[in-house]
Amino acid sequence: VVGGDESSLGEWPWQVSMHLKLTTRSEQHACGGSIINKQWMVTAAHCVFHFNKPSLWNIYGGFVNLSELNLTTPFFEVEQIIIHSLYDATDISNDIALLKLKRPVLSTDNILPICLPPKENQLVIPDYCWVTGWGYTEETGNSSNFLQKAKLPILSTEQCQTKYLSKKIDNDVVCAGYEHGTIDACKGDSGGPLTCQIDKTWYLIGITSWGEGCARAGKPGVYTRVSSYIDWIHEQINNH
Ligand SMILES: COC(=O)c1cc(NC(=O)c2cccc(O)c2C)c2cc(C(=N)N)ccc2c1
Repeated sequence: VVGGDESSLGEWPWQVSMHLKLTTRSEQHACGGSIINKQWMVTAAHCVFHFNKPSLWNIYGGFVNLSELNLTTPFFEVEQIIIHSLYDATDISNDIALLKLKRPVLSTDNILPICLPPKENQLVIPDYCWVTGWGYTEETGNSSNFLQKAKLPILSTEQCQTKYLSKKIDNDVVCAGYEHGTIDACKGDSGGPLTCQIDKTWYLIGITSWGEGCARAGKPGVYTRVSSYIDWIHEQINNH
């Protein structure tokens, strides 16, 4: 996250860090994700598309400081990776994937699930929501050790389309960002949550997907609109 602030423990208890195992003894944060129930988490398809073997991933939750993780820190293993069958890397459409964890999350793990929104646009999305992650803090920077948070204004689909004239911006994505840029998600935040508090309940409204650079003026962040995939999510969870 560019232009964000440090989060405190327990502020975003659904946020997980997805570590990719590069060799038998080295791994690194690659993407964010959100826990949606005891055994399932949601992330971006582009995070796992080229790394779709479950044994490649270690999932860490219930912490904010990446540098406190070490080889004795407990993690969740991945049982199954389900990438949306209509994910298209060329226009980054349907950028959503589900990961089934090998063991259920226990309340002692300091992890709590985020609520899924109802399908289609039944909820009134507030003017501002929050993006969180350990991604780059500058476009040409590197990941943050501390979980970052940033409050961002939500754009309408029409407004967002005017910012990306050469791209297809439809109702399966939601855009967020200031006209002047400055604050935005970035590489490494991918797969993480865009969450909104509606009537005292936090909902997973978006999944960090892409944007032209990071925090550039007139180039808002683009997020997978979770409410467009509720039937798909329930179908996968009930059938796997
Ligand atoms: C794997 O995820 C991404 O590649 C990747 C690349 C991006 N955009 C880039 O153009 C970029 C940013 C930093 C370094 C870089 O090389 C690029 C191409 C992203 C931009 C945003 C956002 N602005 N909300 C969010 C996630 C991004 C994930």
